[in-house]
Amino acid sequence: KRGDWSLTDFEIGKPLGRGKFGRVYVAREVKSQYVVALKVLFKKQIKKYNIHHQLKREMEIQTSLRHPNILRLYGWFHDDERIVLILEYAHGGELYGLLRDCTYFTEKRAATYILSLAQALAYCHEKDVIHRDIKPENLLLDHEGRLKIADFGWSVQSKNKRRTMCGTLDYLAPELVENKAHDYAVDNWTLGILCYEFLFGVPPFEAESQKDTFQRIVKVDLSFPATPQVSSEARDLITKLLVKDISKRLSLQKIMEHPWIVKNADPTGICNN
Ligand SMILES: CC[C@@H](NC(=O)c1cc2[nH]nc(NC(=O)c3ccc(N4CCN(C)CC4)cc3)c2s1)c1ccccc1
Repeated sequence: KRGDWSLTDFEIGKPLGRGKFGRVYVAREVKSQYVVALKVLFKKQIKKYNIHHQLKREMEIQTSLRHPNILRLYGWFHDDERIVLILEYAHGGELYGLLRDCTYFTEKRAATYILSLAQALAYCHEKDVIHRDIKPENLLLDHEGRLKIADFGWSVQSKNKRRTMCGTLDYLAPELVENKAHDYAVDNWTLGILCYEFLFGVPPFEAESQKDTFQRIVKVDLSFPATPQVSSEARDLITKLLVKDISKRLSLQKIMEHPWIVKNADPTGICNN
C-alpha cells in the first residue's frame, strides 16, 4: 500500500489552507472514496528554504505517531516538482476558527481540549518527540469535535546525544540531566498560554509590539481580566503552568490530575457544550 501512490489516485478538492512552504487540499482517494488531506510542497521551495531535513523529520515523526489527538500521516509520494503528504482529514477545521466564532470557550470545552493536548504531548514525550509549535493554528477538529495536533514541521526528536554512556545517568552532570527535562517543559508552558486563550479569548502576554510581548513573557506579567467569569481552579492551573522556573512548572501528569481538569474535562475528548 505504502509508496505506490500518485496524484492520479486522487480527486483533488478545494484548498484547505496554505503555509509558507505549501498548500493543503481536501482530496478523495478514487478507489476507496476515502477523504484525505493532501499537503503539497514544491521541491523548488524546499531547496530554496533548505527545509529538506525538517520535512524529512516531520514525515518520520508524524508517521511513527499513533494517538487519537494527533493527525495521522498515512504516507507520501513525489513527482518531479512536488512532494505530497497524505494526511488524515479533519472535518471540523481549525480550532482557531471555532475560538474566533465563539470568542472564548466554556470551561468544559477548554478543559477537554487541554486534557487532550496533555495526553497527546505525554505520548509524544514518551517517544522523545517535542512538538515545540503548539498554537491554535496547528490544532484541528475532527468530525466529532475531537482535537487533532497537526503540522509537526517544527517538532524534534530529542537529541539522543544525551543518551548516557553505558545506559546509566550516574556519570551525567546535572545540567545535562536537567537539560533533557527542560526541553520537554516548553510544551507545558504552551499549554498554559492555550488554556488562558481558550478561556479569555486572547493570549496572556498580548501587547502592542513584539518587544512588549517579549518583556511581558520574561517577567511572566500575568493578570486575569474580570470578565469573562473564570473559576479560581482554572486560574490556579494557568498560574502553575506559566512559571518561569522550569522545575516548578506543572508536569503533564499533574495537569491531567488537576482539580479543574478532573471536574470539567470530558475524558472522551469530545465536547458538546
Ligand atoms: C496546520 C497548518 C497545516 N495544515 C495542515 O497540515 C492540515 C491538515 C489537515 N487535515 N484536515 C484539514 N482540514 C482543514 O483544514 C479544514 C478546514 C476547514 C474546514 N471547514 C471550514 C468550516 N466549516 C464550518 C467546516 C469545514 C474543514 C477542514 C487539515 S489542515 C498546513 C501546513 C502547511 C501548509 C498548509 C497548511
